[in-house]
Amino acid sequence: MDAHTHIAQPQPAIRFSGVSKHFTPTVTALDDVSLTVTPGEVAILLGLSGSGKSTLLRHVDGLQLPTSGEVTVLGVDVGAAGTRTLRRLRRRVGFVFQQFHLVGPLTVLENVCTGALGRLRGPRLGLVTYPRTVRTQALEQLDRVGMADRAFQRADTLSGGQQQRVAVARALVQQPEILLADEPVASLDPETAAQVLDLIRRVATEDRLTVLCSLHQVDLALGWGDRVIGLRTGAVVLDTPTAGLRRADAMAVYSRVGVHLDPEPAGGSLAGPSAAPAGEGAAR
Ligand SMILES: Nc1ncnc2c1ncn2[C@@H]1O[C@H](COP(=O)(O)OP(=O)(O)OP(=O)(O)O)[C@@H](O)[C@H]1O
Repeated sequence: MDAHTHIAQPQPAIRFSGVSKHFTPTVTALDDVSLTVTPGEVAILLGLSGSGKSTLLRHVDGLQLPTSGEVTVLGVDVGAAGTRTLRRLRRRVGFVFQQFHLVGPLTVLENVCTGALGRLRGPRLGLVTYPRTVRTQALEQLDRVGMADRAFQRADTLSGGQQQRVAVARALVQQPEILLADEPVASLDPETAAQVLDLIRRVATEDRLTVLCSLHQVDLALGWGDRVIGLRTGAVVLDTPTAGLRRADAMAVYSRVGVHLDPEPAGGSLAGPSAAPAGEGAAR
């Protein structure tokens, strides 16, 4: 080790160390995943359906626990955390889903207020049961996402793009430090998808959020994130900054049988099986 290895690094927002998740003896959703996401970074998970993206995201807030290995989030060892610690951690981690998960019959504003439930005591039924400060915050966040004029409309009367904006506002009312997004634009048309991603990027920058987001659209990913993490059958096969990453190299993540890439891709390193020629253990 030389002196340079002792330069203090910021504590990672998210750290996976040798994390594997086996749902059954034959279903491996995560396969020895090691990665770190630094505070303020916008990292994208790419990979085929079933490659483990959702499972990885669920490990970040302890919705699922590793079979082996360690997940540390905001300094908390998720696997070793008790119920109260996990609950506290989850308040610091917002989640946005593909299907928005709004409560359809409730107003937009009440949906956004539910983002504060983690820090309030007891259940809330009806907008007026939320403290005024929460309602004010909810309106402010709706304003930020361009939905303030819909505050009193039923959530299930909104378009998909509008619902996702409201879901982002709900996550922001939680005042998270990390924002997880599981294919947040997969149900949206391309133009709306780009708008929603731009919105997430803007609020993430403004609030200095760490973002971990799974996407299926490579082109969106390349233009949007700081970094791409590619999964194949649960293993990390690509982990590189998006700057300079070639589309073909990102697309290789989707190869079912492994792709032989240039020895030194322009935009980062291909790890694991995808770096091997097809037929040399690349197919998994
Ligand atoms: N609760 C579960 N029980 C058993 N197997 C599961 C469970 N959750 C996920 N899996 C399996 O783990 C693997 C990874 O699934 P995961 O949902 O993480 O993939 P994904 O990349 O998010 O897929 P998609 O893009 O379709 O959402 C798949 O083989 C899936 O069938």
